[in-house]
Amino acid sequence: MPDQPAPRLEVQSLSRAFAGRTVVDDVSLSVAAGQVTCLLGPSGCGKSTTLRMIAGVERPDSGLVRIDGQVMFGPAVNRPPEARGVGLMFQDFALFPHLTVAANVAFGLTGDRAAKDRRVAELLEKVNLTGFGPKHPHQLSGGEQQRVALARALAPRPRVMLMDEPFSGLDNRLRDGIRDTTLDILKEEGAAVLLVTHEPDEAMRMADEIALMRRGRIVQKGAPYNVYNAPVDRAAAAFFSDINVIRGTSRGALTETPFGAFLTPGHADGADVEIVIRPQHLKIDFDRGGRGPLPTPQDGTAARGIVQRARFLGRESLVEFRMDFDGSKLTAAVPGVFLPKAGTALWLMIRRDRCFVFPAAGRAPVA
Ligand SMILES: Nc1ncnc2c1ncn2[C@@H]1O[C@H](COP(=O)(O)OP(=O)(O)OP(=O)(O)O)[C@@H](O)[C@H]1O
Repeated sequence: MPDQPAPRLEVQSLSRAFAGRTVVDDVSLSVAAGQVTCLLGPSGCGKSTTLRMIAGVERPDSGLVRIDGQVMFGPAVNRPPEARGVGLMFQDFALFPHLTVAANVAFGLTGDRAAKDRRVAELLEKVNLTGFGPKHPHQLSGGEQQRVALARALAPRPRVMLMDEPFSGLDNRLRDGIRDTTLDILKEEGAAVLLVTHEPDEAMRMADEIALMRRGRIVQKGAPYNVYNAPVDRAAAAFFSDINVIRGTSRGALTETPFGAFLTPGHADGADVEIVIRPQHLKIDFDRGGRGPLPTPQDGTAARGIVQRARFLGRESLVEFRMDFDGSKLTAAVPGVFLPKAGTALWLMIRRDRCFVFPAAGRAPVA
């Protein structure tokens, strides 16, 4: 095994309470140089407070912050923000309005004039704003201002970049392009990046690692693929997409449902379980004179549903069903155009390799 590089940013057991209410609870994470970690969670879960403590603008009640092995916050240590070597970029990235673009980018730079000019020119080229140096912020579009803010934050070559919802002020149409450009630049510059967002799509697009946060705690950490495909609980699954839930009772490590039996090892006899499936993993088949497809080991038994509504969303179609077996609603997402009429009978199957089983009692709160 090759040696893992030492993490550039290390956070251990960081906690903070406001007026007796814990808002960040024992948060630990580490980010290597050149890696992007997204702190993802619903509004109010403590993401910004975590970031602010790492930046040094909010004092933790306890915990440890290290950058390149140096303690920034810990017992008897609390280095000021400017001594931490971190770059900051917030939603409200406010450029200095009276300074030119070049002066904004040069703001945090020290050293001789020629070196500063070189670094400013290099960054403006990276953010695709060569020639914009003499302009003032009000002459720039929102997207251009955002790129200047990125150049300004990166100019002093911070070891760690802390970004709090940096794209949320931007027009939807611009956002994806700017996210991709930003990611390319962050990777080139090689800082360890911790990016706060409440948008799963943004985290999936940007992150090497996602740290999913809920009520002050990190509930799951992993590569986007793993967090999406192996959620720790129902709420973690539901944070990334709509979900369908089928309920049942585990007996002898099996749970019988109208979709056939599911393996539910590890659940006690008589324990209620929830089988969770994302809409894109429901399989749809046609009605064959009142019968559905034959059962298979991969997909179990088909159950009949009646189409309530079908909508085309661009990349996929969303079809809502009312199930014959108990009148419950299930939603399937089908790639491309699939718009059966309301009232059509179709058969649904559940891919056994794509569903998640959770204890029913483990239903976690949303935030
Ligand atoms: N200075 C403060 N004084 C009192 N309460 C605070 C303070 N700062 C944050 N909080 C509270 O701590 C909780 C976590 O806030 P925080 O901003 O860290 O959440 P967040 O996950 O970043 O949410 P959002 O995405 O909405 O900014 C919130 O309930 C907030 O009201």
